[in-house]
Amino acid sequence: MTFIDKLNRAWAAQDSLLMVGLDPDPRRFPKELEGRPDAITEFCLRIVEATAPYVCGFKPQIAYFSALGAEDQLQDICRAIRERHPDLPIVLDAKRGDIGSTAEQYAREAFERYGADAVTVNPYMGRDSVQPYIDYGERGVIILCRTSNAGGADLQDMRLANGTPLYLHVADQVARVWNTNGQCALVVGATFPEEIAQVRRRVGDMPLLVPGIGVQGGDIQATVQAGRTPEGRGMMINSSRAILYASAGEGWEQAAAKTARATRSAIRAALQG
Ligand SMILES: O=c1ccn([C@@H]2O[C@H](COP(=O)(O)O)[C@@H](O)[C@H]2O)c(=O)[nH]1
Repeated sequence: MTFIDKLNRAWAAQDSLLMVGLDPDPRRFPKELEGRPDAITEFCLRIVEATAPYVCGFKPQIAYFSALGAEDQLQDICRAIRERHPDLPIVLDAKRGDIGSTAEQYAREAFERYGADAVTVNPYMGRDSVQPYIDYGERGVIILCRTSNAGGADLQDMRLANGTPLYLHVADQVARVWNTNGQCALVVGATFPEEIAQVRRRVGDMPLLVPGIGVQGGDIQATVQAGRTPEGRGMMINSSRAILYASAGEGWEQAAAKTARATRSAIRAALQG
């Protein structure tokens, strides 16, 4: 099944546009996991089990694993998600970008080593740097467009000679030229709802990965209004730290579940509004 089919099914079956990000920081783990060699795997999988009823997928952030030399734990986590929740897509947030021969290795890492359904990719090096991911056909390729950080404006808001901002040129290129297999999506931050609306106008019902609610302060109502498709879908709205670290005390899994459920409800309410 393609990434896009899996995502469409997850949106419908889970009635959720919420994606939970897996950004494990052992300094913030509950005391009961202290000193355990498998703490990262245990933390992430308990978060997965607690939040799975409320989400359309999971987004592990590779930096949190590789910084700690915990790639094997990431592999185990991805394998466990595929086994226990085969209908929930895994988006590996890696934001790689390199020449084609190196990009081939990054694509193998994402899709073969970790078995991700989709991966985030940096478009700065152009189409040939993205092609190795596109060549996987059924897997998703999620391209940075207007990122959630303020500094994204430094380059992404720059105007081309015809007045189009660079991020919209990226959206146009992906929608009209790069998306030959129909497997592309775009990253647009929840912290910039006007930009989400601009992108949505240009890319039809292409899925958007939307980080930036929760700790980064993006407004759920504005985000949903700007990015929803007419069917009330079209977005993977990511929240990581606000859910992972809802509590570090006893009941931390329940606190994560409660925050995930409340976030899904807020997204649903925004879809009605
Ligand atoms: O523009 C972007 C692209 C990716 N991210 C990633 O999403 C999560 C956000 O975490 P929160 O704790 O919910 O703020 C994190 O993994 C980022 O690397 C992003 O924030 N903005």
